[in-house]
Amino acid sequence: MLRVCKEPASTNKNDLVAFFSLSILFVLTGNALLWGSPPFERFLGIEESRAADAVQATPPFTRRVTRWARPFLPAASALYALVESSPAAAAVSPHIITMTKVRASIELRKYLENADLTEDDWIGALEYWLVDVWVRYYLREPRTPKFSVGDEEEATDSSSTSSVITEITEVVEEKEESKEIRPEVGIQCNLDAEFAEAQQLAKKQELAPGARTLDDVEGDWRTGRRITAGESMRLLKQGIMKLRDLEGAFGNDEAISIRRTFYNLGSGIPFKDYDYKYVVESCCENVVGYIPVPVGVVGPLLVNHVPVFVPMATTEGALVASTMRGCKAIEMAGGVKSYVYDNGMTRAPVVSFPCAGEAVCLKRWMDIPENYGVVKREFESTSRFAQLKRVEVIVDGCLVFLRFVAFTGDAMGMNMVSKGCSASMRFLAEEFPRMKMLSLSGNYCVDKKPAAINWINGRGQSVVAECVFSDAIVKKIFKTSPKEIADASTVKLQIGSSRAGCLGGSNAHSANIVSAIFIATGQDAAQVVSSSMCSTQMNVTEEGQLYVSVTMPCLEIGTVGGGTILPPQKTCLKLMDCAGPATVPGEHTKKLAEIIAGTVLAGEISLMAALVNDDLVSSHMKLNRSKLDLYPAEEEKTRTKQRMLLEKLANDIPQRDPSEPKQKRIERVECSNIL
Ligand SMILES: CC(C)(COP(=O)([O-])OP(=O)([O-])OC[C@H]1O[C@@H](n2cnc3c(N)ncnc32)[C@H](O)[C@@H]1OP(=O)([O-])[O-])[C@@H](O)C(=O)NCCC(=O)NCCSC(=O)C[C@@](C)(O)CC(=O)[O-]
Ligand SMILES: NC(=O)C1=CN([C@@H]2O[C@H](COP(=O)(O)OP(=O)(O)OC[C@H]3O[C@@H](n4cnc5c(N)ncnc54)[C@H](OP(=O)(O)O)[C@@H]3O)[C@@H](O)[C@H]2O)C=CC1
Repeated sequence: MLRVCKEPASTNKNDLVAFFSLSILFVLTGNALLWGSPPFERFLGIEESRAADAVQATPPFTRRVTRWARPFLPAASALYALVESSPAAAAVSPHIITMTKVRASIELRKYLENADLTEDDWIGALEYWLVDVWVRYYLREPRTPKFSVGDEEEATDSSSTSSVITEITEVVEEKEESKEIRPEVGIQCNLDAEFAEAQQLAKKQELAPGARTLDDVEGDWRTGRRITAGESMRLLKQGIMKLRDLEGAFGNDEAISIRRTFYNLGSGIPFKDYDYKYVVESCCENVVGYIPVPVGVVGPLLVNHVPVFVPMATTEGALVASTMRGCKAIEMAGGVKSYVYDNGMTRAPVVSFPCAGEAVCLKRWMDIPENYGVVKREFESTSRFAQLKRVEVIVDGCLVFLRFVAFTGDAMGMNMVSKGCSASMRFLAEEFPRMKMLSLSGNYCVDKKPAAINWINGRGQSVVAECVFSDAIVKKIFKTSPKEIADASTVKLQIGSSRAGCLGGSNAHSANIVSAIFIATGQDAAQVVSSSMCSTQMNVTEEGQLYVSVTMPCLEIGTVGGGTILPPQKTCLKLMDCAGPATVPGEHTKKLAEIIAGTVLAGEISLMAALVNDDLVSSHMKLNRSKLDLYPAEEEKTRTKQRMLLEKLANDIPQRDPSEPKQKRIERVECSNIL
């Protein structure tokens, strides 16, 4: 029987502990505000016999939660009474119970577990404690995720921010001022033709009589006054200024020009017509220009009934042609079907404990859903998009590896997951004071190294694509038969790869297609290691057709963040209609994964056909070896070197003096003669 108590119905410690477990439960289910909400209050004031009606009267989600809540109702009733009879607790406890700071809720539970409820003033102590928690958690500034990483609590200190802003404003004003009184005479090497001239000028400025002293120049630079490019060169050469300070002093374009002069780069690496604002503090440091890589396009590739054109940046001739051939065959076959069947980016910190027993404790602690929920909450507080899916915990001696697996929306997610992990680990460090954090990445993630765990469990987007080619298509486009391709595939992709001990490599050249699309679309190129893991199957169907599938469990890709923000790379993503964030987070990345898998299938079938037909070398000699006379001077040098070496060898052979008597010929003596 339930009833509202004016006196605590129960001061039983266990009941209270149970009640606060309930509050944790509410927080975890996102329904923390239930406290104080009509259905909950109704529960406190009704008889059990009417509870069922009240449950029915509430909306479905609340109903679910309140059903869970039923076993805890006596304890809730007790707390209600306590709150009523204690004004301080009444003021504070709703905040505690409705708090989004679940950590405080956990603290409350801990407090109650350790509290001595036999003491007279235990309610007073609890009140005092509640106020303290309220001050620490409720009044704390909420964390707001920002676009970039590394923006932790310091950034919320408004006083220090405003003083920085004031300083910056002053510097800018000073810069403007100094511009007026001292016209800029720095080197200007924005145009290749002016490069040599700019260097000369820089030299002159460095050595000019009456040039300002280094101390003066340094002083101006350090106080944010304008210095010339020539002066910056002097500071750089003396090691006073660092190359990375250039952007701050000059702006992006001029900084790059100065750096190019410093490295004496000449005009070999292009740098013009590029918007460096997307690069700075995002994609590269110490920038001197960019490396152009040719981009080809294949398609239309019919993926899930939608024709797409796929950009591929590569320097391997014949690759685009080959993939194009595959796309053509796929189109004739009615298209490739491609499905993302799982996703989750991973990061696995490693921690140590004084002994294995404590390591096991952490694993057991993580296995408790409530605890996992708090860790998840901490993780997700760092991003608007990251959703922790699970933490896989393994113990190794006194070490624990925690593999966090998270949905990361349209981002590839490595920064995001690392940031979330970092927050969760900070929380765990408070829970386990004897735990020592060894490394945020314990290599159990596994990023950028070939690893069976990725191959088996997947990482990033896990995708499978398939297509069936009729005998006629195989004959027309690939000039061979389904059986020949299937047989070759068994021998090469299965037996050959297995004998070689390939990890994730039962494919022909998935890495070729993956890397070309990665470079074109601004993915992290080093992640080709796992992303190209692919199981390719080619079998003859009962109808004599060729069934081809590619399964790629670890496509580590994104359409926001990283290099995808650079305008050319973004254009490539736009070509496939999956640039930037999708309306439903994650949909663009999913689409890109499906397209990549389809393109890999096109490349796989075409290369297998070329191998069956023994076309590989001929096609590569035609499309993959330059016909230009590329190294004439080098070849001449090599020939001269060889000639000189031969002459030297010839000279070193001792010449016989014709006047010397001929040496007596040594007779060969057979062994048998001696014996
Ligand atoms: C080169 C082909 C395609 C010729 O193959 P083909 O059958 O003589 O070509 P085709 O002239 O009959 O044309 C068929 C279709 O191919 C495409 N195509 C054909 N040529 C071009 C071109 N120039 N530019 C663009 N597309 C081209 C195009 O779609 C064309 O249709 P069409 O446009 O005429 O209606 C073929 O010989 C081939 O695929 N060779 C294999 C090349 C290859 O796959 N290289 C990948 C690199 S190999 C490697 O790095 C990995 C490796 C091999 O070491 C891995 C391992 O161990 O296996
Ligand atoms: N740190 C590391 O250990 C490693 C980093 N990298 C590098 O990490 C970079 C990629 O990290 P990643 O986390 O993908 O990218 P970012 O660091 O650029 O983070 C993605 C940003 O996009 C925001 N965002 C906006 N819309 C969406 C959306 N629809 N879905 C997802 N996010 C959205 C996120 O918001 P919000 O802030 O709310 O999350 C976040 O700020 C690459 O440069 C890569 O080379 C690679 C390997 C390891």
